[in-house]
Amino acid sequence: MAASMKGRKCLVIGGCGFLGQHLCEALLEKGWSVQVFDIRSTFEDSRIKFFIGDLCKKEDLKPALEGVYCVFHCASPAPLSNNKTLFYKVNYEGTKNIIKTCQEVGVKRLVLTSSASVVYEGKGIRNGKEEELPYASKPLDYYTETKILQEKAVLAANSDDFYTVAIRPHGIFGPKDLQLVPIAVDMAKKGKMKYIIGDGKNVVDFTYVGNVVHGHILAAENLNLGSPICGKAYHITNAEPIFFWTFMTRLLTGLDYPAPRIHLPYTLLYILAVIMQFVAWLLSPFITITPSLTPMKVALAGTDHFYSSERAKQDMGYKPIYTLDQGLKLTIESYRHLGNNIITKVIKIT
Ligand SMILES: NC(=O)C1=CN([C@@H]2O[C@H](COP(=O)(O)OP(=O)(O)OC[C@H]3O[C@@H](n4cnc5c(N)ncnc54)[C@H](OP(=O)(O)O)[C@@H]3O)[C@@H](O)[C@H]2O)C=CC1
Ligand SMILES: CC(C)=CCC[C@@H](C)[C@H]1CC[C@H]2C3=C(CC[C@]12C)[C@@]1(C)CCC(=O)C[C@@H]1CC3
Repeated sequence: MAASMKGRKCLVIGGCGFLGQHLCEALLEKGWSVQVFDIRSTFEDSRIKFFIGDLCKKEDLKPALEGVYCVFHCASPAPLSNNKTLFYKVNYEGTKNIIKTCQEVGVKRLVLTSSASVVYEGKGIRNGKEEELPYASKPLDYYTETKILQEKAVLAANSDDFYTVAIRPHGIFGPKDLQLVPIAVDMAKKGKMKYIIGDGKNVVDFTYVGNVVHGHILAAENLNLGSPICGKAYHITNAEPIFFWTFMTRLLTGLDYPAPRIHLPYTLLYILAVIMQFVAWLLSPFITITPSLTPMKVALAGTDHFYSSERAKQDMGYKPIYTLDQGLKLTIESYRHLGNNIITKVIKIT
């Protein structure tokens, strides 16, 4: 049974990031008392108490956790970077540090932002259900590898005295994101978004950030002793799977960039991406090369990956509160400054 959270103190770890900022805003609207812990400071808000520090350091975390009712852990290094050491340190060791410090300080609730990619290894997933999908046995990158370790650690820590849950969003988009739209726009500017990987008919989930936030708040409200959500993972999506390339086309054309049109064979691109990754690894002692197409990106752009959020509906009454259309409209409006529009460019120059 969901409890009223008015005045309850929560800590958003990673609260200065994309999802974190949206989560803070929604928690404040719901009457929570909000604290943020992050390694960087990106905004100011007099209603929020900020703690700047590294989640891997107990001495940094401890003061922020005092008297907290629920912790939201949505910090991570950027998913598309390939820094193995950093991913292990922050996502795995750092998360174990959060669990341990919560337990020491007496915090009873931990909501982890995991990822649906923990079950994805490049092969198609259609309407994937949590109970049917094992963790990826061959994760495509270190991000996924460490998100798996992180989620396992958090769910295993669930007990009668410490309640944990993992939210698995997929393809989050929305205002303030520094990843999906900015990367797609950057690729479009370089002429790399003319191409469609595969036949263009692969269906995926893109999830508006407001729905991901809603899933997190429901999880916190339902995270109590004996609740069915304790120790479990939940897919949170828009429940409106869409062709990957239709979604990209809507974003790009919404910002006045041309739609991708030229089809390239999936397998060829995948092999090229594997070769590029290998060459980058071979040369890494001498020079840092960051290939723009990685096996993970090619797989995400060319295969099906959409998930059922039925379990979240059953156990915590989740249903999306924004449609894909609403999410796209809000997102495109917020990225006008990145648009290809001639009027925007003239305004920028003058
Ligand atoms: N974006 C997506 O499509 C999806 C994201 N997720 C998950 O959602 C969560 C939030 O993602 P998103 O908001 O996009 O990511 P962001 O990078 O925008 O936010 C993460 C925040 O955590 C901070 N951080 C990183 N390392 C540390 C550290 N050692 N100590 C304290 N803070 C740290 C980051 O700082 P800095 O930027 O300086 O590193 C950043 O402010 C992540 O766990 C991600 O794995 C899951 C599914 C999809
Ligand atoms: C190849 C191509 C056309 C790329 C442009 C868009 C990409 C930058 C995004 C499309 C799907 C996105 C995605 C993620 C990052 C950005 C994209 C690759 C994640 C890997 C972010 C972290 C996760 O947990 C899973 C996401 C899946 C979708």
